[in-house]
Amino acid sequence: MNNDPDEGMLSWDESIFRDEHVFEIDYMPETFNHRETQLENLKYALRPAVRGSRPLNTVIRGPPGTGKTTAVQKLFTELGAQMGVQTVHVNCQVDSTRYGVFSRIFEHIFEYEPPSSGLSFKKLFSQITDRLADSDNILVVALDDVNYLFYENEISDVLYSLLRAHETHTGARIGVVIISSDLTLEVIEELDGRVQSVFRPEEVFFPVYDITEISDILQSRTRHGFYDGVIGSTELDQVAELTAETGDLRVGIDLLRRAGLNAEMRGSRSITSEDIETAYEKSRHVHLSRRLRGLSETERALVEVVVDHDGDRAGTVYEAFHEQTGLGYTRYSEVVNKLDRLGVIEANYTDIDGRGRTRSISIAYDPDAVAERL
Ligand SMILES: Nc1ncnc2c1ncn2[C@@H]1O[C@H](COP(=O)(O)OP(=O)(O)OP(=O)(O)O)[C@@H](O)[C@H]1O
Repeated sequence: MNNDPDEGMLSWDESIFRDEHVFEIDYMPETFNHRETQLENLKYALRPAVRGSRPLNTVIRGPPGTGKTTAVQKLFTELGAQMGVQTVHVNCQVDSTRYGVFSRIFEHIFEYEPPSSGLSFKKLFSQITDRLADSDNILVVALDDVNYLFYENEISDVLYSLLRAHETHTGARIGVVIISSDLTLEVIEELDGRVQSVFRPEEVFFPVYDITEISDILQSRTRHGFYDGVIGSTELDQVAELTAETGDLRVGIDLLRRAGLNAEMRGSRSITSEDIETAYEKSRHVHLSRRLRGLSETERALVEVVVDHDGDRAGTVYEAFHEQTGLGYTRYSEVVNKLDRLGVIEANYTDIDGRGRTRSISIAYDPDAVAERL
């Protein structure tokens, strides 16, 4: 960086970023503070694996962007380095069926993908369990964003297979960590009775960070990501306050990156309050973008229809959906329910004069922001 005070502008080959990757989604922070209790509790549950026993099954709950995935990935890296333990992290937004989850496990254990067709679930499952028994390894599976398995009605089958593996295949020892950011989801209550009887998990809760914790975490990111002096303490406070409004740390990290890009676009060496304000228009929607990214084509089609029919009655929305996709009412209801549970749309009962109660369907976010991201 050029520190000549008279030369306040960046030249074309200069950057204010020391390392832009620090602000990306998949970046693993080198310091992970303010989650000591949660890490201790998780270690307690996972420790038996190191001694050759099945770990305690665990449910991790907490709002989005509170460090759940990062905590599990940190511990899995340590645990996976131990002899006799294998760890697999499954993103259930991507793999939302039992076959998908077990394909991911297979891929990790065998280090190649299972054949894309012709392998029954039973065969896939026995290959995994045989390998575990032969190698005498313990498998720990994290089902991240597990709420998607609930929305697709797959969770009971997945857990049943994982938790009873040792009964059907002697020597196969598997522990499960499930992670949910949907606080309305009653994880245990929504499982089949047959699964409830074998699944008595430990619970670990991740609360939202308070403003001091947010500031501290973001400050550490800026030290790694920006050159010295790029962001002042007033501006950093502004970012922390905006982040605290949603409680999702991802908003703050995205905000820092976008504000930095705005400063660079102006050719400036430092971030101003305006850079942050402009960036916030986009960053406050990181959560929405993430939710929309995981939708299927049909689900996306329905969101598009609801954007055009925001607040209309369910019947009217169905007609438009049917016209666009050719799909029937049963499928429509399923998609409405899933999107409602995901928090993308709101399906509420309303009274229509003299005609009883009907559902009205509306977009849970600013419709323009949704339309822009579809
Ligand atoms: N204590 C922390 N220190 C440093 N970075 C953190 C901390 N907690 C979270 N982060 C960062 O915040 C972002 C979101 O964290 P993470 O993905 O772990 O949250 P999550 O609770 O799993 O979110 P979701 O439920 O939406 O999947 C990541 O970029 C992560 O690096």
